[in-house]
Amino acid sequence: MAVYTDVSDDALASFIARYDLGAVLSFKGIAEGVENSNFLLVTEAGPHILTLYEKRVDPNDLPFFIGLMEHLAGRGITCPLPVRDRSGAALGTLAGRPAAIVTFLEGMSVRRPRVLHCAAVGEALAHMHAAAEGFAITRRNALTVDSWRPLFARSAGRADTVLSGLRREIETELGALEAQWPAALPAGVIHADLFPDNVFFLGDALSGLIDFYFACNDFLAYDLAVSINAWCFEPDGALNVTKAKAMIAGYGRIRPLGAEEIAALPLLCRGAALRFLLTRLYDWLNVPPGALVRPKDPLEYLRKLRFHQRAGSAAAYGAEA
Ligand SMILES: Nc1ncnc2c1ncn2[C@@H]1O[C@H](COP(=O)(O)OP(=O)(O)OP(=O)(O)O)[C@@H](O)[C@H]1O
Ligand SMILES: N[C@@H](CCO)C(=O)O
Repeated sequence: MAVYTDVSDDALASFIARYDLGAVLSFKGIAEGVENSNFLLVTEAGPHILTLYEKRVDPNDLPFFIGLMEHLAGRGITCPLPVRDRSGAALGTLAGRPAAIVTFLEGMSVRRPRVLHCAAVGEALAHMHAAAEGFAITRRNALTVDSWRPLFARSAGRADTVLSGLRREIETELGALEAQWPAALPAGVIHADLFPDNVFFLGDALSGLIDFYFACNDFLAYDLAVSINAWCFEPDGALNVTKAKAMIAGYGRIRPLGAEEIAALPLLCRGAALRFLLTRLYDWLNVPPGALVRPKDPLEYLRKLRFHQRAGSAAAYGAEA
């Protein structure tokens, strides 16, 4: 359970008093997620999500995230809508943390994605990219190629306690990606973390996207690479090419990919695998004392990285040039 910060009844009551949400009926920590502290807050106005922003969220970025959700919701993307208090503020402070209340989305995340889910996610990602056009604020990706080496430096000394030889393997990969990373590809606002736990379905229909707290400006095809990694590998570590093909085709139905984006996919998938390997490795080695959180397996992303290193061309993902 990701609850890093406890909220007392008194602190909650004075926070909620600023909103037109009525009395609190129930308040519970949510048993998913690893980044922020999330609570299901039920008031007389219905269910909402209360988020306290933790370690990786820079408070200066919060206006970007809040504004982006409002921009996307206003353009037909079903995503959480920040609730404003009576003074018009969407952000406050609770238990010493920046905090916001957002609308509750109906739906369930899928535990075992099937081909139809992958196709729907590809389409939704492209719709999100199109809807984000014109969003006035920008945010550079704090977790792209130039930040991977400093991020790794914080774990390197203990990397081999997780797997013998891991430090050397990551250092070699960092050098390769820094040398080859694309200089330019079509860019815009990306979600950057569209994993199965951040997509809701009602039955087989995609019903909403959540967790925009890594969103930033970067290559659009990099977002597709993040999602291929997150949705299209089987538990045994093999890429399911049918799923990858369906996701890439779903994306392309809404926003056709250029030849240079398709050619870059194996490299983008490699970079996306290293990015999640590095954050998971750091989290694995640095669980805050007392936090209710189960860190995610970094080595799952090492296996994905090794697949992409061998993949060769976009044809290995079922992408058509
Ligand atoms: N707007 C929402 N409507 C319904 N449920 C939500 C909403 N926001 C969050 N949740 C629930 O809270 C959980 C954690 O939220 P979220 O994914 O934003 O947390 P996180 O710590 O940032 O997670 P992650 O590890 O994916 O980065 C979700 O898996 C979902 O169950
Ligand atoms: N989606 C991330 C965790 C949240 O950033 C991961 O699976 O490593």
